[in-house]
Amino acid sequence: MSFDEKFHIMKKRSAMISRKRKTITGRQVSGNVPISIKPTKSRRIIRRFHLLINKRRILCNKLGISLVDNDEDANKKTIDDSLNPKMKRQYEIGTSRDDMEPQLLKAQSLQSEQELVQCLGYIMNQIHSRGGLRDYQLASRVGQTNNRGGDSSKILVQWLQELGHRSDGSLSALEIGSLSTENRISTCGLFEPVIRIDLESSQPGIQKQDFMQRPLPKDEGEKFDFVSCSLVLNFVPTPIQRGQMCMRFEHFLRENGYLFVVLPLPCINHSRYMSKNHFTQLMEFLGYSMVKYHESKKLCYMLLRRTSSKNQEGYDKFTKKHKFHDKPGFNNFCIML
Ligand SMILES: C[S@@+](CC[C@H](N)C(=O)[O-])C[C@H]1O[C@@H](n2cnc3c(N)ncnc32)[C@H](O)[C@@H]1O
Repeated sequence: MSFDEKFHIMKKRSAMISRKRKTITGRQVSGNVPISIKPTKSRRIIRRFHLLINKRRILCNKLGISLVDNDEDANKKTIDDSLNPKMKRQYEIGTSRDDMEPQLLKAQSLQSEQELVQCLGYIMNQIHSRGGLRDYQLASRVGQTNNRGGDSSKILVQWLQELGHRSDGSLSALEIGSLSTENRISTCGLFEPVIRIDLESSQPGIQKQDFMQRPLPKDEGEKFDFVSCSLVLNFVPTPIQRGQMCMRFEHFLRENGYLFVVLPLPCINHSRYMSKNHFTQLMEFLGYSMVKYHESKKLCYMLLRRTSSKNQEGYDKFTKKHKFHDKPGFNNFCIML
């Protein structure tokens, strides 16, 4: 299948998600019925969104426009403010075009200001008007449904109980990428308080906050006994940004505090640049030991503990991409420090 055919199928599928839903009798389905997207479809939407913002970063670097992570409103404004009237005309042409996938894919080799700005306009239109951002946010949210076995905190509670922790609310918790105040982290009784943050706040009790912008704790009292990062690292677009997130955890964790990481299994066992061993070593380098590890059919669960010592050997191993496997169908998930 050609790229164009694939792209059009993807666009059709993405339109299917956003279409207003009706019952079989034609009645409009009310807005609060949870929408279900198949995991494969949501992965495709997420990959597309990451591609758009990565290519946009390349174009903006070439144009000298500096963007921030995870704030689309701010980035839209920065881009609007950075373009002179001539560039704006080219940008508008880009926003009205539908046929710029080839230019998007070779963004790194575009040279002229006209090409760069048109392609930027095309990308911004894909993100903001063609549903890229909306579908991305939707795809991010549908992961945590019970019928997908989605509440990844179930196994965590079992593990902490095995490690001798009682349901006496003695552990403070920070949940990054929180979609629910009703999951096991919030209801098991082990954690009090539970501070929940997410890029988008979906309900009261979840603060809208980018973890990467969360002010650092001023003292031990502001740190947590437990940080949850379940299915979040794979949402972070670049290997370097994932590495930055991994490096940031320690500022929020007390010594001996726990870090709970969940990743889609293919990030660990189907990536050219990642493996269980490599992730364990990377986290050891950052001062964690792997306490518990479990793979289900689709996910990989890890409970790590912050230790007082760091294994500071082999920094190079984590600052460059190393190919561990190269089999057909493998993905490029990677974390770099
Ligand atoms: C698939 S959801 C994870 C849901 C839930 N934790 C689970 O395990 O099912 C990923 C969430 O991570 C959030 N996220 C990604 N990067 C983030 C960041 N830097 N700070 C806070 N939340 C972030 C996204 O907004 C998204 O809602």
